[in-house]
Amino acid sequence: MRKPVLSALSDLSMPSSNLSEPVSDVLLRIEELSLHYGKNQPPVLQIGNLAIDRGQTVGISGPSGSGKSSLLYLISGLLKPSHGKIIWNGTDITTLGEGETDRWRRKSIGFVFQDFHLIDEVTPLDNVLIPASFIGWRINDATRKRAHELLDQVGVPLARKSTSDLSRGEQQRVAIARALLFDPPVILADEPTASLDDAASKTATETLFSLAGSNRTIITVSHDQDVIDRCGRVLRFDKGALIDDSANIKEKAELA
Ligand SMILES: Nc1ncnc2c1ncn2[C@@H]1O[C@H](COP(=O)(O)OP(=O)(O)OP(=O)(O)O)[C@@H](O)[C@H]1O
Repeated sequence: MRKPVLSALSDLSMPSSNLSEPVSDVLLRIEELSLHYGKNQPPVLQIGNLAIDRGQTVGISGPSGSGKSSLLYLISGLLKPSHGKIIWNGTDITTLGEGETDRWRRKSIGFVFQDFHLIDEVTPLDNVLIPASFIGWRINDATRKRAHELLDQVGVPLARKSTSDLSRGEQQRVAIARALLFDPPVILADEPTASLDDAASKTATETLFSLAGSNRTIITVSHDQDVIDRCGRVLRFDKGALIDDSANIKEKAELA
């Protein structure tokens, strides 16, 4: 799918302290959602009702073209649905204007892309700091310190001068650090290991879940079974429909 990358990068999160108080355990509620890419085209995605709780780790799986990335871009507000509601923490983001959506996204979401979307010519540190520079704030010492710490945590030495000299695995770990710069409560990841070899995939997966995982909600699209296995809940899609929800399977097992 065509991805509104620049917009996502320019809106990569702000401090979670700006969020309103939680109203319930449900963080995200989707109601009667559908997406058509063309006026007379059939929907590429149709979901009746779906709720995701605060702190859940959710894997989205399914064959190519089943609508997984479209769902991620809808719930991040980067795409508008043809119909339906996407309610985050009590706010239906489909009713927000562009500027309001951007502000909401900034304080709420960190995004990890399959193909990193880093700037090759600048240092890894500058890439981690991109969200701060996009917002136009003077990058203060605390933010710079946080970026240093994150680079250390993801195992990319500060001394590295050019991002293009990093391995693909290191680049993805820089992208994970960037998504975490402002400590967003939610991480959305679109195939975070798809372009990595096995060893780099394992390290990136470990980094994503260990660094982002403790108090955050993670929703990740992935074909990678290791990533899916790290998720507490798995949603499986086919032809634009949600065909399996492991939360329901667990519920049914408990009732039996
Ligand atoms: N910009 C677009 N214009 C028209 N159709 C699109 C666009 N983006 C995606 N589609 C179509 O929507 C459907 C769902 O695409 P989407 O990328 O969400 O699927 P996916 O499950 O993420 O696939 P993959 O695993 O290959 O990334 C596909 O049939 C795709 O061709």
